[in-house]
Amino acid sequence: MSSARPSPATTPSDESRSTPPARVLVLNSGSSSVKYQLLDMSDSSRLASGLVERIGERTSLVRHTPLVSGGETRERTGPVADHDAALKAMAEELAADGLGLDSPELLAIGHRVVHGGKYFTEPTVIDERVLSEIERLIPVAPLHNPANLTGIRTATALRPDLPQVAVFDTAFHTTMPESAARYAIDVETADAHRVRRYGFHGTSHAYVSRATARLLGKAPEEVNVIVLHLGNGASASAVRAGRCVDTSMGLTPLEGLVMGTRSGDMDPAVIFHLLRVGGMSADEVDALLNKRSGLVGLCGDNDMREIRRRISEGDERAKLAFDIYIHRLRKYIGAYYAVLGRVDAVAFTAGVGENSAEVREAAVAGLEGLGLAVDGERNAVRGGGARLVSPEGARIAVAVVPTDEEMEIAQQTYALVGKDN
Ligand SMILES: Nc1ncnc2c1ncn2[C@@H]1O[C@H](COP(=O)(O)OP(=O)(O)O)[C@@H](O)[C@H]1O
Ligand SMILES: CC(=O)OP(=O)(O)O
Ligand SMILES: [Mg+2]
Repeated sequence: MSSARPSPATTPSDESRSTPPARVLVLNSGSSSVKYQLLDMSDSSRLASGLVERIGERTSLVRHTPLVSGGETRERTGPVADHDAALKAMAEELAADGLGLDSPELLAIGHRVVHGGKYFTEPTVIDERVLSEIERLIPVAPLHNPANLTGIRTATALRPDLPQVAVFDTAFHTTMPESAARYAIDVETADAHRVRRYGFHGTSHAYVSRATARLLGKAPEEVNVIVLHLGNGASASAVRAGRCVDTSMGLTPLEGLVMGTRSGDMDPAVIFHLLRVGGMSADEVDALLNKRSGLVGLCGDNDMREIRRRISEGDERAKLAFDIYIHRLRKYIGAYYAVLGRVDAVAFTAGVGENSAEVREAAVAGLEGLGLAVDGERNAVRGGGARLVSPEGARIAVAVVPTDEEMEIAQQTYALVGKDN
């Protein structure tokens, strides 16, 4: 976990206020979407949340939910040209609820930044130096860092007086030992190009591993947890006593599990083969492995709901895609079992992990000998908070633990720039 550092220089200092500002706006800017939440950190309550999807298309969607005074979700579709326009749409929605960005209650804006390299181990107040470092890392996070940068620049233009804080996906994984973080390639070459395994989704792995310990009634230091973050991007981590000791993503978010559109692990020689024999360019192979592989490459769909629907209709390609996805997932569960030695819990999280009972069941099927099983009835329960799905008295807890990257980012931002710190 990244620890907080006070930053008096960037703390707003309106001495006439009786209560210090405590609202944090959290932005998770993706390549074609922006997700946001406004939180009040004086009591960790959520004031509003929303998203702008399909930015740059004619059918962009703005969905906003006020979470105070019983407001209802508002949705509209229509062109949102770019991230600048997306953040302006967000600002208008917030203003309509009396939560405008001009509010003196707003303390800071927290940004999810996917790649922080080895350098950023903690949440960091963004300045020119931080911006240029995030920019320098674009080649190793081409789908993510450019969008994160755009979000930061646009938010800074909207409120130049506020501290903008970066919370890095890579930070939680900086505790990995060298044996897990290094690739077995020539050390000088690797170091010259900073080629190593960084890991991603760290904010989620940190939050979920702690929430899993809480579910078990233990402190994070007392438990070893395998976290399976299965969203569109997917990654596994082995967390020993609250610290990450291995994770499935590497130099970039391409390594590891089968994902919505990314291949995950494969023989690196596939790339040389496609370059030399397939006549593809490096950029074409990059796009193939990041955007046209994984579930979408295998069966044409990356939405697990659609894949399950097709399987129920007897679709063989969808079934094979599901089987490949599950096979890889089971390999990682087994691997991290061995890495940890003792496992107290396996936690499923993110869109697929939280919602797909079929994926959870298939992931541990036949592993009773390892102490892993799901209870059919418990596993079928939909919704709700963190919960156990393993049978009563199971040796290893199998749990569904909803992730909350936004709350984690808000907490880390508040810890860094909050008045009381
Ligand atoms: N009810 C559901 N059953 C199975 N999968 C679901 C369900 N709801 C959402 N998902 C899956 O969750 C994925 C998105 O997960 P999410 O964590 O929101 O991803 P990301 O944050 O990477 O965009 C979708 O691709 C979809 O396959
Ligand atoms: C790092 C990563 O894969 O993020 P996402 O799941 O948001 O694409
Ligand atoms: Mg996600």
